[in-house]
Amino acid sequence: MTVLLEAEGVAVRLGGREIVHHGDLALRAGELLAIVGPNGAGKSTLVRAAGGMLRPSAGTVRWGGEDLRGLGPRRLARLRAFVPQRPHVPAGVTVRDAVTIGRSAQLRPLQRPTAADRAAVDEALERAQAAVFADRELTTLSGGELQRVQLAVGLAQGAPTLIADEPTSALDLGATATMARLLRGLADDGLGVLLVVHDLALASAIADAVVVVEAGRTVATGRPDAVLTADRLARTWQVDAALTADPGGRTALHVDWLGDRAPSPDPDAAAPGGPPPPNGEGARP
Ligand SMILES: Nc1ncnc2c1ncn2[C@@H]1O[C@H](COP(=O)(O)OP(=O)(O)OP(=O)(O)O)[C@@H](O)[C@H]1O
Repeated sequence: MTVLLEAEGVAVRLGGREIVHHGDLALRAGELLAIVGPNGAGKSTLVRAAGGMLRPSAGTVRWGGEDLRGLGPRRLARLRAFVPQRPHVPAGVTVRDAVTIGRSAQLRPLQRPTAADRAAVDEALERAQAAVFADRELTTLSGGELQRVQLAVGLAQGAPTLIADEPTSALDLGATATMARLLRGLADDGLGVLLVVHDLALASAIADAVVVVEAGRTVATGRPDAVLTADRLARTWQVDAALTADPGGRTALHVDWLGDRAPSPDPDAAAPGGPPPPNGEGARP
């Protein structure tokens, strides 16, 4: 499979401190790669650096084998679409306008959209289930509606890679399932899909591989069932939990929500004589 994106040893500094210390990832055509990890671990920062929105302070990012530093904004816009976690929502812009602007990556400067471009905008609106809001202004949409529109903007761009930062965070269950099918379908159609996501059951159901980011480092990569073990959930998220999958493809995350069996992040802070953590992770000698 064609390698679309490779990031090696990426570090990113923001606000005077290093946020990402070491990020490695590779994305191939036809692959859905999920980036998972706790709040503040550096997932968004890593994918923004990989997508060329932030400049790494160390390491390399290559798109189609070419160093990111040699790619101008127009080339980059044709290589990848980015669906941000917190989009800028300008006043007075309709959904169709926004998606048409997304399409402009495929146009030469000052070129007017053709009938094919307008068809691509319509198709993106349909696929993201945003056509029903096409004539509404962005500022009038709910959070979930806006997420679907953002995906439509990304799809209209027509790039072979889609990077989406938590595209389901504001969606209800049905809309999440629709988004999951859409993202998986895009990968099955040959796109590379890089997804930042907190829902581990969803990630394990749709991703070919997951990358775990913890405290600014990519600490594990591989098939979801091989990586998202109870041991990993305890170590990285400090919970006693297990992911299960049934033969029909339904996945579930079983969490001991109220238990106190998760390992303490600070072994010295653990209650003396408290129950042991799962799998012995973090146990004191
Ligand atoms: N511009 C910035 N200046 C300073 N610190 C920043 C900046 N952007 C992000 N950070 C910090 O970097 C850390 C990583 O942020 P990032 O958004 O990459 O994490 P994340 O893993 O995507 O988190 P979440 O799951 O909560 O969205 C956080 O502690 C955040 O506060």
